[in-house]
Amino acid sequence: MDRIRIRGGNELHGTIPISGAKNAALPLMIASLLTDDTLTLENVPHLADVEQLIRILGNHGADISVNGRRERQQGDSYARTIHFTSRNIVDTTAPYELVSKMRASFWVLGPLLAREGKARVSLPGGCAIGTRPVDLFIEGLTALGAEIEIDGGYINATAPAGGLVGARYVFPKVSVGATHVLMMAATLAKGTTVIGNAAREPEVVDLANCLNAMGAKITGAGSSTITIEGVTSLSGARHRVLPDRIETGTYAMAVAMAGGDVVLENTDVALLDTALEAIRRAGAEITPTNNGLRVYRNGGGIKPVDVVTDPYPGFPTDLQAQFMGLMTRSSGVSHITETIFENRFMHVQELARLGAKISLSGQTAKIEGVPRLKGAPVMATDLRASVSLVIAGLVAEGDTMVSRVYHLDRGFERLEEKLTRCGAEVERVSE
Ligand SMILES: CC(=O)N[C@H]1[C@@H](OP(=O)(O)OP(=O)(O)OC[C@H]2O[C@@H](n3ccc(=O)[nH]c3=O)[C@H](O)[C@@H]2O)O[C@H](CO)[C@@H](O)[C@@H]1O
Ligand SMILES: C=C(OP(=O)(O)O)C(=O)O
Repeated sequence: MDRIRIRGGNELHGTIPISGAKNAALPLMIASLLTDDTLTLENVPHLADVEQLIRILGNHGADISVNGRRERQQGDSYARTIHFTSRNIVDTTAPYELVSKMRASFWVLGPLLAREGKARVSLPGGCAIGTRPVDLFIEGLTALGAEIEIDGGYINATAPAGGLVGARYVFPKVSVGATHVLMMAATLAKGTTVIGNAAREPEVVDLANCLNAMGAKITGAGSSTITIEGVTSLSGARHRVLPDRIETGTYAMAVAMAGGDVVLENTDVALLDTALEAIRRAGAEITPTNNGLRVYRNGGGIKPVDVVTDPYPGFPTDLQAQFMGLMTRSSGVSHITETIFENRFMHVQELARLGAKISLSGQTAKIEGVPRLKGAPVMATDLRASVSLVIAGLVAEGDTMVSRVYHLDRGFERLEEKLTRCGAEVERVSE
């Protein structure tokens, strides 16, 4: 199993190209099941989760082809263009062996049900950051007329004889995945669907834009109320996956931690206002550029900053672990409260191995900044936790060896290459 070794102590200087967003690419790929035409996605990141979803879509009958190498454009160096064509859905079952590896694969439920009138999808797996139930998906699809039962670890869903029917449904709690699924399902329902208390994440907007390019009639994405007028069929389209705001925030925090001056290319400050503001308050300077941002921290130390995670536009839970990594070296005491997932603190004990002083009380972590961290063997416990250890490792004295980096490979494309090019000593050790 691969591990990543980081030798701490170097500042970061250079340019890092930001990839397409994993959390946009996955629902966009799934949306291709809604049409028998070809959906072409540009800027698809090369990640384990994308490869896994390719296998899942293939199992439903999708033909998938990847463009060969092209001339590199600035900021585009790793992006891929992938074509998805689901002429016929040959299988409406998404089996446990495929779905248990990744939460988002469960979302095929929406398109399969809308297009084929039935779906049998295994209950999902994914990062162990909380219980992550699926009640909101069931309630939302039931509101559109679906009959749903859980049997042997699978959701069996059936649409009424004439197909799903538009309805008004207000989520009792904000859910990104359930918003994606209900929005996709409603595109092919009869009549109008109004989703209340919808997730406002940029990835929801990206999916709505792509669905509209395919012929859907969606308004209001990005606000709490999304209206979808059902259409009888969707066509193909060409769509560019939006930049990864979590990757952007992660590297901005890495620079804030290590010091230095780095341009993050092919991204957009508007995607992560709240997180960038927290990084600024911690002492880094951030300025927008033509196609991204410049982040630098010279001389001054890291200041303690309190954050509370919240649905968009709040501070993202997917940057909570990284921010905690940064706060381990602050000059005072900071508090980080996690409100989205009840078990997203597994990085605390691993950061402690490096010398961090963190105590937990309910959903709040108290971080007492320390003047030095020292390298140690640590274990990645989930995707974002693993990269928080890399951030800490960048300033830890000596070697930090991160094991179980398959978590990292789910969501960070060529992390070691991107950091090494900026002067960090990060290498993958394969055994
Ligand atoms: C692939 C992807 O895009 N993953 C992101 C997505 O996950 P995901 O879509 O799974 O997260 P949700 O927004 O659904 O989860 C938010 C909260 O709602 C709860 N919930 C969700 C569904 C449900 O039926 N019942 C229920 O109670 C969850 O347990 C959690 O406490 O949004 C999360 C919150 O921004 C991010 O951390 C994940 O990176
Ligand atoms: C939690 C994440 O992913 P997933 O929802 O696929 O587990 C994440 O991207 O941080």
